[in-house]
Amino acid sequence: MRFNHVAKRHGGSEVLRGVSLDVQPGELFGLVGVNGAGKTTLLRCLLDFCAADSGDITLFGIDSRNSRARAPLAFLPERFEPPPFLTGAEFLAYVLQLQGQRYDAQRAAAIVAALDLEHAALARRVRGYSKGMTQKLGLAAALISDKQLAILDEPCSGLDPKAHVLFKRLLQDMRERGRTVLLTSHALADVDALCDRLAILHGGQLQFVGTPDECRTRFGAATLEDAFMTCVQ
Ligand SMILES: Nc1ncnc2c1ncn2[C@@H]1O[C@H](COP(=O)(O)OP(=O)(O)OP(=O)(O)O)[C@@H](O)[C@H]1O
Repeated sequence: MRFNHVAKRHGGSEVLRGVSLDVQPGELFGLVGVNGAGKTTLLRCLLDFCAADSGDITLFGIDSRNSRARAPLAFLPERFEPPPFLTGAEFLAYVLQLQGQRYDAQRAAAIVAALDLEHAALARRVRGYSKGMTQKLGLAAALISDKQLAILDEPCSGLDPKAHVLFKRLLQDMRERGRTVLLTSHALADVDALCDRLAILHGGQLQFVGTPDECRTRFGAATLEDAFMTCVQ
C-alpha cells in the first residue's frame, strides 16, 4: 500500500498536505494523531470514498480508485451503523453476499465467539444492540471473510475489556497468517504492544514513521505517550 504525496482540502483548510507512506505486506500498522488530524480523511481517500486533490494511492500495485485494487480489502468505518432492521446474522450474510460468498453459520459462530459477541445476538435485530455489541458485529463483518488487507478505523471503540483483549489476539493471529492491517487508534498502549510500525499525522503531514522503539528514541521519551506528546506539541 503506497500513499504518494496525498493532499486534501476540506473547505478552506488543508487537512492532508502531501502525505507519503508505504505500508508493507504483512505489517500491522498504526496511524495515530489528535482528533481532527486527518486520519479518517486519509483512509477515505484510500477507499475512494472521497477524491484526493492531488497525489495518488496504490493498493497491491494498482491505483486504489480502481475497484479491483480494493477487492482484497475489508473495512471497518469509524462509526459503524448497520441497518437496524437486520439481524446480526442477516447483516453478516449480506456482507458476504456482496463479496460473492455464502453465509456459513459455523464461520459466523466462530468469529462472533472470537469477539465475545453472544451467539444468540446473531438472531436478534441490530436495533436492539448496545454500542459495544454493534462494534463487535462491525468487526465480525470486517474479519469474517479473512481478506488480505484490513483497514480498521478505531476498531477498539466501545469494546469492553474482555472483547478488547480478544480483539488484540485476533490481530496477532492475523499477523501470524500474513495479513496486513492498517488501523487508527487513540490507544497508544495498543499501538505500542501490537503494531510493527506507526505513523503520527499532525498538521496535515506525517511527523514520524517507524517502530514504537524508534519513536521513543526520536523524541527522547521513555514511553510512546510521552513521545507522542512531544511530537504533537
Ligand atoms: N466531509 C467533510 N467536510 C468538511 N470537513 C471535513 C469533512 N470530513 C472531515 N473534515 C474535516 O477534516 C479534518 C480531519 O477530519 P478527520 O475525520 O479526517 O480527522 P481524524 O484524525 O480522523 O479525527 P478523529 O480522531 O476525531 O476521528 C477535521 O477538521 C474535519 O472537520
